[in-house]
Amino acid sequence: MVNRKILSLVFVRESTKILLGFKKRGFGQGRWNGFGGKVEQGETIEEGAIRELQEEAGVLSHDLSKIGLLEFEFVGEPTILQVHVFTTTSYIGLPTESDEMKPQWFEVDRVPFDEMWPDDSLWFPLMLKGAKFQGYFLFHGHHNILKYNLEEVERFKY
Ligand SMILES: CNc1ncnc2c1ncn2[C@@H]1O[C@H](COP(=O)(O)OP(=O)(O)OP(=O)(O)O)[C@@H](O)[C@H]1O
Repeated sequence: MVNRKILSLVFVRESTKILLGFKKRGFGQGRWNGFGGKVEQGETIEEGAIRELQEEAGVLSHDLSKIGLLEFEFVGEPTILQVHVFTTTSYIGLPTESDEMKPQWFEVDRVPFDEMWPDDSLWFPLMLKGAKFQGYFLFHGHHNILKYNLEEVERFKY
């Protein structure tokens, strides 16, 4: 039986910069990524995204835009991760290190893809040009993408 885990992923943008966090523990440890995590019972996906951004980066935004829907399957694992990607340019608070993440601003042409999930280098260009996108990635372990598809969309299927 396949089951789906719903996760959020939030990127804060400011002119030519993007805020990433270095994951200090847990899933994706040792990699730069946006802020996010599991959606909890009783909250919408967007509420989960707002909460995780606040918990992990110390930044509060009520103005998220949904820009991506990504599904990840790992060979031999029954759970598909369904990641809802959001961006925002309006927020309050200064990015602050948490137990889980160390935030840092990067110029958009200096994103450290070799220290990120390998799928990121595929869909970041779509995000950075302002497109909406949808994709599926099949991983072997946490380093190899065996196959994927990725497309720009006008709207999401959910
Ligand atoms: C496989 N390719 C991937 N590429 C890019 N990003 C990925 C990803 N797979 C997961 N992600 C993101 O990684 C975070 C994990 O979050 P994760 O630590 O599991 O969640 P949460 O903070 O709720 O967990 P704990 O409370 O510590 O258990 C979460 O933002 C999720 O969207």
